[in-house]
Amino acid sequence: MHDYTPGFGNHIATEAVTGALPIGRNSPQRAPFGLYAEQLSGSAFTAPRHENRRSWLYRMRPTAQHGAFTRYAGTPLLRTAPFDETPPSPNRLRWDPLPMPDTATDFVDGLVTYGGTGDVAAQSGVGIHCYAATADMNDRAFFSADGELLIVPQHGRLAIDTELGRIEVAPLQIALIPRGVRFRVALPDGAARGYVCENYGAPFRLPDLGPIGANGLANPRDFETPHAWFEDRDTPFEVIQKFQGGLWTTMLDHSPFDVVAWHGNLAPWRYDLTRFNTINTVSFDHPDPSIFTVLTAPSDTPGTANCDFVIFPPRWMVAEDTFRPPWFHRNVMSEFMGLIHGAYDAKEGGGFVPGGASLHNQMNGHGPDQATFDKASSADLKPVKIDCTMAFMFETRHVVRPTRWAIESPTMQLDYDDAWAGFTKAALPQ
Ligand SMILES: O=C(O)Cc1cc(O)ccc1O
Ligand SMILES: [Fe+2]
Repeated sequence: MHDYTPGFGNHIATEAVTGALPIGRNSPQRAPFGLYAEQLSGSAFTAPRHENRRSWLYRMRPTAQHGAFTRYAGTPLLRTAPFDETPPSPNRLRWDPLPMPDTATDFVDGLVTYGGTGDVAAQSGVGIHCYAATADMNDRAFFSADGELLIVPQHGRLAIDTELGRIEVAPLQIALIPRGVRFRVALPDGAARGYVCENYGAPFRLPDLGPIGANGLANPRDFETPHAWFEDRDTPFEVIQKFQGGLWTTMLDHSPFDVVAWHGNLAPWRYDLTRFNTINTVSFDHPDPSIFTVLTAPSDTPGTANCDFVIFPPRWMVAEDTFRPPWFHRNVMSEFMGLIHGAYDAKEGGGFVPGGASLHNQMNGHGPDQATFDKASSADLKPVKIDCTMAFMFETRHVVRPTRWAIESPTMQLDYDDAWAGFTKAALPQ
Protein backbone atom coordinates (compact mmCIF):
# COMPACT_ATOMS: atom_id res chain seq x y z
CA MET A 1 0.00 0.00 0.00
CA HIS A 2 1.23 3.45 -0.86
CA ASP A 3 0.36 6.80 0.62
CA TYR A 4 -1.67 9.36 -1.28
CA THR A 5 -2.86 12.90 -0.77
CA PRO A 6 -6.49 13.55 -1.78
CA GLY A 7 -7.52 16.38 -4.09
CA PHE A 8 -7.36 17.44 -7.73
CA GLY A 9 -4.73 19.93 -8.87
CA ASN A 10 -3.70 20.93 -5.38
CA HIS A 11 -0.34 22.33 -4.40
CA ILE A 12 1.31 19.53 -2.44
CA ALA A 13 4.55 19.39 -0.45
CA THR A 14 5.94 15.92 0.28
CA GLU A 15 9.27 14.48 1.41
CA ALA A 16 10.41 10.87 1.69
CA VAL A 17 13.27 11.88 4.00
CA THR A 18 12.65 14.37 6.77
CA GLY A 19 14.31 17.67 5.99
CA ALA A 20 14.76 17.02 2.25
CA LEU A 21 12.29 19.71 1.17
CA PRO A 22 13.66 23.26 1.33
CA ILE A 23 11.43 25.57 3.34
CA GLY A 24 10.36 28.95 2.02
CA ARG A 25 12.23 28.89 -1.28
CA ASN A 26 12.51 26.69 -4.35
CA SER A 27 16.21 26.77 -5.09
CA PRO A 28 18.34 27.58 -2.08
CA GLN A 29 22.05 28.04 -2.65
CA ARG A 30 22.53 24.52 -1.36
CA ALA A 31 19.53 22.20 -1.21
CA PRO A 32 19.36 19.84 1.79
CA PHE A 33 21.71 16.81 1.72
CA GLY A 34 23.23 17.99 -1.57
CA LEU A 35 20.02 17.26 -3.44
CA TYR A 36 19.54 18.96 -6.81
CA ALA A 37 16.58 21.30 -7.25
CA GLU A 38 14.84 20.94 -10.62
CA GLN A 39 11.68 22.58 -11.93
CA LEU A 40 9.28 20.48 -14.04
CA SER A 41 6.99 22.78 -16.03
CA GLY A 42 3.65 21.58 -17.35
CA SER A 43 2.57 24.98 -18.61
CA ALA A 44 4.36 28.03 -19.99
CA PHE A 45 5.96 30.05 -17.20
CA THR A 46 3.53 32.86 -17.90
CA ALA A 47 0.32 30.82 -18.16
CA PRO A 48 -2.50 32.36 -16.12
CA ARG A 49 -2.42 31.20 -12.52
CA HIS A 50 -5.41 28.87 -12.88
CA GLU A 51 -3.71 27.17 -15.84
CA ASN A 52 -0.21 27.19 -14.36
CA ARG A 53 1.23 23.80 -13.43
CA ARG A 54 4.71 23.10 -12.22
CA SER A 55 6.51 21.16 -9.54
CA TRP A 56 9.90 21.47 -7.91
CA LEU A 57 11.79 18.20 -7.58
CA TYR A 58 14.69 17.56 -5.17
CA ARG A 59 16.70 14.68 -6.55
CA MET A 60 19.95 12.85 -5.97
CA ARG A 61 21.25 13.66 -9.44
CA PRO A 62 19.99 16.20 -11.97
CA THR A 63 17.92 14.75 -14.81
CA ALA A 64 20.32 16.52 -17.17
CA GLN A 65 23.07 14.04 -16.27
CA HIS A 66 22.75 11.62 -19.17
CA GLY A 67 24.39 10.80 -22.49
CA ALA A 68 22.86 11.25 -25.91
CA PHE A 69 19.58 9.55 -26.75
CA THR A 70 19.68 7.22 -29.74
CA ARG A 71 16.76 5.79 -31.71
CA TYR A 72 14.85 2.99 -29.99
CA ALA A 73 13.70 0.07 -32.10
CA GLY A 74 11.09 -1.45 -29.76
CA THR A 75 7.39 -0.64 -29.53
CA PRO A 76 6.78 -1.26 -33.24
CA LEU A 77 3.08 -0.30 -33.23
CA LEU A 78 3.20 3.02 -31.36
CA ARG A 79 2.25 5.96 -33.58
CA THR A 80 1.85 9.73 -33.27
CA ALA A 81 -0.24 12.40 -34.99
CA PRO A 82 -0.56 13.48 -37.69
CA PHE A 83 -1.99 10.08 -38.57
CA ASP A 84 -1.66 9.66 -42.31
CA GLU A 85 -0.92 5.96 -42.77
CA THR A 86 -4.40 5.36 -44.18
CA PRO A 87 -7.13 7.65 -45.54
CA PRO A 88 -9.37 8.74 -42.65
CA SER A 89 -12.32 6.36 -42.72
CA PRO A 90 -15.94 7.47 -42.36
CA ASN A 91 -16.86 3.87 -41.53
CA ARG A 92 -18.05 2.76 -38.14
CA LEU A 93 -15.25 0.53 -36.88
CA ARG A 94 -15.13 -1.99 -34.06
CA TRP A 95 -12.38 -4.19 -32.72
CA ASP A 96 -12.13 -7.37 -30.66
CA PRO A 97 -9.80 -7.10 -27.66
CA LEU A 98 -6.09 -6.76 -28.22
CA PRO A 99 -4.62 -10.27 -27.80
CA MET A 100 -2.06 -10.82 -25.06
CA PRO A 101 1.46 -11.07 -26.54
CA ASP A 102 2.91 -14.57 -26.57
CA THR A 103 6.43 -13.34 -25.81
CA ALA A 104 7.44 -11.38 -22.71
CA THR A 105 6.40 -7.81 -23.45
CA ASP A 106 6.42 -4.90 -21.05
CA PHE A 107 4.04 -1.92 -20.88
CA VAL A 108 6.08 0.23 -23.27
CA ASP A 109 6.72 -2.41 -25.90
CA GLY A 110 3.10 -3.54 -25.56
CA LEU A 111 1.61 -0.21 -26.66
CA VAL A 112 -0.42 -0.37 -29.88
CA THR A 113 -1.89 2.76 -31.44
CA TYR A 114 -5.43 2.52 -32.81
CA GLY A 115 -5.52 6.07 -34.12
CA GLY A 116 -5.68 9.65 -33.09
CA THR A 117 -6.25 13.23 -34.02
CA GLY A 118 -4.50 16.53 -34.57
CA ASP A 119 -0.79 17.13 -34.76
CA VAL A 120 1.71 16.63 -31.98
CA ALA A 121 3.84 19.50 -33.32
CA ALA A 122 0.88 21.85 -32.90
CA GLN A 123 0.18 20.53 -29.39
CA SER A 124 -3.32 19.56 -30.37
CA GLY A 125 -5.08 16.24 -30.65
CA VAL A 126 -4.68 12.89 -28.99
CA GLY A 127 -3.13 9.51 -29.64
CA ILE A 128 -5.30 6.56 -28.71
CA HIS A 129 -3.46 3.41 -27.70
CA CYS A 130 -4.10 0.07 -26.07
CA TYR A 131 -1.53 -1.93 -24.16
CA ALA A 132 -1.24 -5.66 -23.64
CA ALA A 133 1.69 -6.55 -21.40
CA THR A 134 3.10 -9.63 -19.73
CA ALA A 135 6.40 -8.41 -18.23
CA ASP A 136 7.58 -5.85 -15.69
CA MET A 137 9.67 -2.93 -16.88
CA ASN A 138 12.29 -3.54 -14.17
CA ASP A 139 15.27 -1.26 -14.95
CA ARG A 140 13.51 0.64 -17.70
CA ALA A 141 11.67 3.94 -17.46
CA PHE A 142 9.53 5.67 -20.05
CA PHE A 143 8.19 9.14 -20.61
CA SER A 144 6.25 10.91 -23.29
CA ALA A 145 7.43 14.40 -24.12
CA ASP A 146 4.49 14.47 -26.54
CA GLY A 147 1.65 14.49 -24.04
CA GLU A 148 0.18 13.44 -20.75
CA LEU A 149 -0.96 9.82 -20.52
CA LEU A 150 -4.40 8.92 -19.23
CA ILE A 151 -4.23 5.19 -18.46
CA VAL A 152 -7.45 3.17 -18.27
CA PRO A 153 -6.75 -0.41 -17.09
CA GLN A 154 -9.16 -3.05 -18.35
CA HIS A 155 -7.49 -6.24 -17.13
CA GLY A 156 -4.86 -6.66 -14.42
CA ARG A 157 -3.41 -4.21 -11.96
CA LEU A 158 -0.58 -1.81 -12.77
CA ALA A 159 2.05 -0.85 -10.20
CA ILE A 160 3.31 2.44 -11.61
CA ASP A 161 6.48 3.87 -10.12
CA THR A 162 6.89 7.51 -11.09
CA GLU A 163 9.45 10.14 -10.26
CA LEU A 164 6.92 11.73 -7.93
CA GLY A 165 5.70 8.59 -6.18
CA ARG A 166 4.12 5.18 -6.58
CA ILE A 167 0.61 4.54 -7.85
CA GLU A 168 -1.27 1.27 -7.94
CA VAL A 169 -4.30 1.02 -10.20
CA ALA A 170 -6.72 -1.79 -10.91
CA PRO A 171 -9.45 -1.98 -13.54
CA LEU A 172 -12.15 0.60 -12.69
CA GLN A 173 -9.42 3.00 -11.61
CA ILE A 174 -7.52 5.36 -13.89
CA ALA A 175 -4.10 6.99 -13.65
CA LEU A 176 -2.67 10.13 -15.17
CA ILE A 177 1.04 10.61 -15.87
CA PRO A 178 1.89 14.23 -16.74
CA ARG A 179 3.88 14.98 -19.87
CA GLY A 180 7.56 14.28 -19.29
CA VAL A 181 7.24 12.43 -15.98
CA ARG A 182 9.29 9.22 -16.06
CA PHE A 183 7.64 6.04 -14.91
CA ARG A 184 7.90 2.27 -15.02
CA VAL A 185 5.13 -0.28 -14.82
CA ALA A 186 5.10 -3.63 -13.01
CA LEU A 187 2.29 -6.13 -13.36
CA PRO A 188 1.24 -7.58 -9.98
CA ASP A 189 -1.14 -9.97 -11.75
CA GLY A 190 1.43 -11.09 -14.31
CA ALA A 191 -0.44 -9.61 -17.27
CA ALA A 192 -2.41 -6.47 -18.02
CA ARG A 193 -4.43 -4.85 -20.77
CA GLY A 194 -6.00 -1.44 -21.07
CA TYR A 195 -6.38 1.81 -22.94
CA VAL A 196 -4.27 4.98 -23.04
CA CYS A 197 -5.18 8.47 -24.19
CA GLU A 198 -2.05 10.46 -24.95
CA ASN A 199 -3.16 14.07 -24.83
CA TYR A 200 -0.95 16.41 -26.84
CA GLY A 201 -3.00 19.47 -25.89
CA ALA A 202 -4.02 21.36 -22.78
CA PRO A 203 -4.10 19.00 -19.80
CA PHE A 204 -7.17 17.18 -18.57
CA ARG A 205 -9.08 18.91 -15.80
CA LEU A 206 -12.45 18.56 -14.11
CA PRO A 207 -15.34 19.95 -16.16
CA ASP A 208 -17.28 22.99 -15.01
CA LEU A 209 -20.50 21.96 -13.29
CA GLY A 210 -22.76 24.84 -14.29
CA PRO A 211 -26.25 24.49 -12.80
CA ILE A 212 -25.31 21.13 -11.22
CA GLY A 213 -23.71 23.23 -8.51
CA ALA A 214 -20.61 22.81 -6.39
CA ASN A 215 -20.74 19.01 -6.09
CA GLY A 216 -21.13 16.04 -8.36
CA LEU A 217 -19.64 14.02 -11.20
CA ALA A 218 -15.98 13.37 -10.33
CA ASN A 219 -15.43 15.06 -6.98
CA PRO A 220 -11.97 16.61 -6.50
CA ARG A 221 -11.25 14.89 -3.19
CA ASP A 222 -11.39 11.47 -4.83
CA PHE A 223 -8.28 12.10 -6.92
CA GLU A 224 -5.19 10.74 -5.19
CA THR A 225 -1.63 11.97 -5.65
CA PRO A 226 1.25 9.84 -4.35
CA HIS A 227 3.68 10.96 -1.70
CA ALA A 228 7.36 11.38 -2.53
CA TRP A 229 9.21 8.10 -2.93
CA PHE A 230 12.66 7.24 -4.25
CA GLU A 231 15.09 4.42 -4.77
CA ASP A 232 18.83 4.82 -4.30
CA ARG A 233 20.20 2.35 -6.86
CA ASP A 234 23.42 2.82 -8.78
CA THR A 235 22.74 0.21 -11.45
CA PRO A 236 22.36 0.48 -15.24
CA PHE A 237 18.94 1.91 -16.11
CA GLU A 238 17.39 2.52 -19.52
CA VAL A 239 15.28 5.63 -20.13
CA ILE A 240 13.06 5.63 -23.21
CA GLN A 241 11.34 8.76 -24.36
CA LYS A 242 8.72 9.49 -26.98
CA PHE A 243 9.60 12.79 -28.65
CA GLN A 244 7.60 14.15 -31.60
CA GLY A 245 6.56 10.63 -32.37
CA GLY A 246 10.03 9.11 -32.34
CA LEU A 247 11.25 6.75 -29.64
CA TRP A 248 14.67 7.38 -28.17
CA THR A 249 16.73 5.57 -25.57
CA THR A 250 19.65 6.30 -23.29
CA MET A 251 21.36 4.48 -20.43
CA LEU A 252 21.87 5.93 -16.97
CA ASP A 253 24.15 4.48 -14.32
CA HIS A 254 21.49 5.01 -11.68
CA SER A 255 17.76 4.82 -11.18
CA PRO A 256 15.94 7.95 -12.36
CA PHE A 257 13.53 7.42 -9.47
CA ASP A 258 15.72 9.45 -7.14
CA VAL A 259 13.39 12.33 -6.26
CA VAL A 260 13.51 12.48 -2.49
CA ALA A 261 11.08 15.38 -2.07
CA TRP A 262 8.88 17.56 -4.25
CA HIS A 263 6.31 20.30 -4.08
CA GLY A 264 3.94 21.77 -6.60
CA ASN A 265 0.75 21.13 -8.53
CA LEU A 266 2.05 19.07 -11.46
CA ALA A 267 1.90 15.45 -10.41
CA PRO A 268 0.53 12.05 -11.33
CA TRP A 269 -2.70 10.90 -9.77
CA ARG A 270 -5.18 8.06 -9.71
CA TYR A 271 -8.99 8.06 -9.52
CA ASP A 272 -11.51 5.35 -8.78
CA LEU A 273 -14.27 5.47 -11.40
CA THR A 274 -16.72 3.86 -8.97
CA ARG A 275 -16.57 7.12 -6.96
CA PHE A 276 -18.16 8.99 -9.88
CA ASN A 277 -21.35 10.71 -8.78
CA THR A 278 -23.62 9.90 -11.70
CA ILE A 279 -26.36 12.37 -12.57
CA ASN A 280 -29.13 11.57 -15.02
CA THR A 281 -32.76 12.32 -15.82
CA VAL A 282 -35.50 11.74 -13.27
CA SER A 283 -38.19 12.72 -15.76
CA PHE A 284 -37.90 11.85 -19.43
CA ASP A 285 -35.48 11.69 -22.38
CA HIS A 286 -31.94 10.43 -22.55
CA PRO A 287 -29.59 13.33 -21.76
CA ASP A 288 -26.46 14.04 -23.76
CA PRO A 289 -23.52 11.91 -22.57
CA SER A 290 -21.65 15.05 -21.50
CA ILE A 291 -23.36 14.58 -18.11
CA PHE A 292 -20.95 11.67 -17.64
CA THR A 293 -17.77 13.68 -18.27
CA VAL A 294 -15.03 12.75 -15.82
CA LEU A 295 -12.32 14.95 -17.31
CA THR A 296 -12.05 17.43 -20.12
CA ALA A 297 -9.02 18.59 -22.07
CA PRO A 298 -10.15 21.84 -23.64
CA SER A 299 -9.26 23.19 -27.06
CA ASP A 300 -9.13 26.89 -27.88
CA THR A 301 -12.90 26.85 -28.53
CA PRO A 302 -14.94 26.92 -25.32
CA GLY A 303 -17.06 23.81 -24.81
CA THR A 304 -15.48 22.00 -27.76
CA ALA A 305 -12.92 19.71 -26.21
CA ASN A 306 -9.67 18.47 -27.62
CA CYS A 307 -10.75 15.39 -25.68
CA ASP A 308 -13.39 14.54 -23.10
CA PHE A 309 -13.09 11.41 -21.01
CA VAL A 310 -16.64 10.19 -20.45
CA ILE A 311 -17.82 7.07 -18.61
CA PHE A 312 -21.00 5.02 -18.66
CA PRO A 313 -21.15 3.75 -15.07
CA PRO A 314 -23.81 1.72 -13.23
CA ARG A 315 -26.96 3.82 -12.83
CA TRP A 316 -30.69 3.71 -12.37
CA MET A 317 -32.83 4.23 -15.44
CA VAL A 318 -36.17 5.75 -14.50
CA ALA A 319 -37.13 7.90 -17.49
CA GLU A 320 -40.83 7.76 -18.37
CA ASP A 321 -42.15 7.47 -21.93
CA THR A 322 -38.58 7.42 -23.17
CA PHE A 323 -36.41 5.29 -25.39
CA ARG A 324 -33.86 4.79 -22.64
CA PRO A 325 -30.65 3.60 -24.38
CA PRO A 326 -28.46 5.98 -26.38
CA TRP A 327 -30.42 7.38 -29.31
CA PHE A 328 -29.53 7.28 -32.98
CA HIS A 329 -27.29 10.21 -33.66
CA ARG A 330 -24.71 11.90 -35.81
CA ASN A 331 -22.16 13.91 -33.90
CA VAL A 332 -19.83 16.73 -34.91
CA MET A 333 -17.44 15.28 -32.34
CA SER A 334 -15.79 11.89 -32.92
CA GLU A 335 -16.21 9.03 -30.48
CA PHE A 336 -13.71 6.30 -29.57
CA MET A 337 -15.18 3.88 -27.05
CA GLY A 338 -13.83 1.10 -24.85
CA LEU A 339 -15.38 -1.29 -22.37
CA ILE A 340 -13.78 -2.10 -19.03
CA HIS A 341 -16.31 -4.68 -17.93
CA GLY A 342 -19.92 -5.78 -18.33
CA ALA A 343 -22.18 -4.89 -21.23
CA TYR A 344 -22.89 -1.53 -22.87
CA ASP A 345 -26.53 -0.48 -23.08
CA ALA A 346 -26.47 0.45 -26.78
CA LYS A 347 -25.11 -2.89 -27.96
CA GLU A 348 -27.43 -5.68 -26.79
CA GLY A 349 -26.62 -7.53 -30.00
CA GLY A 350 -23.10 -8.33 -28.76
CA GLY A 351 -19.75 -7.65 -30.39
CA PHE A 352 -18.67 -4.81 -28.09
CA VAL A 353 -16.82 -6.74 -25.41
CA PRO A 354 -14.48 -5.85 -22.54
CA GLY A 355 -11.09 -4.92 -23.95
CA GLY A 356 -12.64 -4.19 -27.34
CA ALA A 357 -13.08 -0.78 -28.92
CA SER A 358 -15.26 1.11 -31.35
CA LEU A 359 -14.92 4.26 -33.40
CA HIS A 360 -17.78 6.44 -34.62
CA ASN A 361 -16.33 9.37 -36.49
CA GLN A 362 -17.69 12.82 -37.16
CA MET A 363 -21.16 12.94 -38.73
CA ASN A 364 -21.51 9.20 -39.17
CA GLY A 365 -24.73 7.63 -37.98
CA HIS A 366 -24.66 5.24 -35.05
CA GLY A 367 -26.57 4.38 -31.91
CA PRO A 368 -28.54 1.40 -30.65
CA ASP A 369 -28.13 -1.82 -32.56
CA GLN A 370 -31.18 -3.75 -33.69
CA ALA A 371 -31.38 -5.92 -30.55
CA THR A 372 -31.17 -2.86 -28.30
CA PHE A 373 -33.79 -1.00 -30.30
CA ASP A 374 -36.24 -3.90 -30.28
CA LYS A 375 -35.84 -4.54 -26.56
CA ALA A 376 -35.98 -0.91 -25.42
CA SER A 377 -38.91 0.03 -27.68
CA SER A 378 -41.18 -2.44 -25.97
CA ALA A 379 -39.68 -2.55 -22.46
CA ASP A 380 -41.83 -2.09 -19.39
CA LEU A 381 -40.54 1.28 -18.14
CA LYS A 382 -40.24 0.47 -14.48
CA PRO A 383 -37.06 1.62 -12.69
CA VAL A 384 -34.18 -0.55 -13.85
CA LYS A 385 -30.63 -0.57 -12.61
CA ILE A 386 -27.95 -0.85 -15.26
CA ASP A 387 -25.36 -2.60 -13.14
CA CYS A 388 -21.94 -4.24 -13.31
CA THR A 389 -20.79 -2.22 -16.29
CA MET A 390 -18.23 0.43 -17.17
CA ALA A 391 -17.82 1.67 -20.70
CA PHE A 392 -15.98 4.87 -21.57
CA MET A 393 -15.47 7.26 -24.44
CA PHE A 394 -12.65 9.48 -25.61
CA GLU A 395 -14.69 12.13 -27.44
CA THR A 396 -12.73 14.59 -29.54
CA ARG A 397 -13.47 17.59 -31.73
CA HIS A 398 -11.20 16.19 -34.45
CA VAL A 399 -11.76 13.11 -36.60
CA VAL A 400 -9.96 10.04 -35.25
CA ARG A 401 -7.73 8.71 -38.00
CA PRO A 402 -7.02 4.99 -37.60
CA THR A 403 -3.53 3.58 -37.95
CA ARG A 404 -2.71 1.01 -40.59
CA TRP A 405 -2.55 -1.61 -37.85
CA ALA A 406 -6.08 -0.73 -36.73
CA ILE A 407 -7.49 -1.10 -40.24
CA GLU A 408 -5.58 -4.25 -41.14
CA SER A 409 -5.73 -6.02 -37.77
CA PRO A 410 -7.61 -9.31 -37.69
CA THR A 411 -9.27 -7.94 -34.56
CA MET A 412 -11.22 -5.43 -36.68
CA GLN A 413 -14.77 -6.69 -37.15
CA LEU A 414 -15.64 -6.72 -40.83
CA ASP A 415 -19.38 -7.07 -40.16
CA TYR A 416 -19.93 -4.11 -37.83
CA ASP A 417 -22.31 -2.33 -40.20
CA ASP A 418 -24.68 -5.27 -39.75
CA ALA A 419 -25.48 -3.94 -36.26
CA TRP A 420 -27.82 -1.53 -38.05
CA ALA A 421 -28.73 -3.52 -41.15
CA GLY A 422 -32.17 -4.85 -40.33
CA PHE A 423 -34.43 -2.00 -39.26
CA THR A 424 -37.90 -2.14 -40.78
CA LYS A 425 -39.21 0.90 -42.56
CA ALA A 426 -41.64 3.14 -40.67
CA ALA A 427 -45.27 2.61 -41.72
CA LEU A 428 -46.95 5.92 -42.48
CA PRO A 429 -50.75 6.19 -42.39
CA GLN A 430 -52.20 5.46 -45.85
O1 LIG B 1 -22.49 6.48 -29.23
C1 LIG B 1 -22.40 6.08 -28.09
O2 LIG B 1 -22.69 4.94 -27.74
C2 LIG B 1 -21.98 7.07 -26.99
C3 LIG B 1 -23.15 7.86 -26.60
C4 LIG B 1 -23.90 7.53 -25.50
C5 LIG B 1 -25.02 8.23 -25.15
O3 LIG B 1 -25.70 7.89 -24.07
C6 LIG B 1 -25.42 9.29 -25.92
C7 LIG B 1 -24.68 9.68 -27.04
C8 LIG B 1 -23.53 8.96 -27.37
O4 LIG B 1 -22.77 9.31 -28.40
FE1 LIG C 1 -22.27 8.29 -30.03
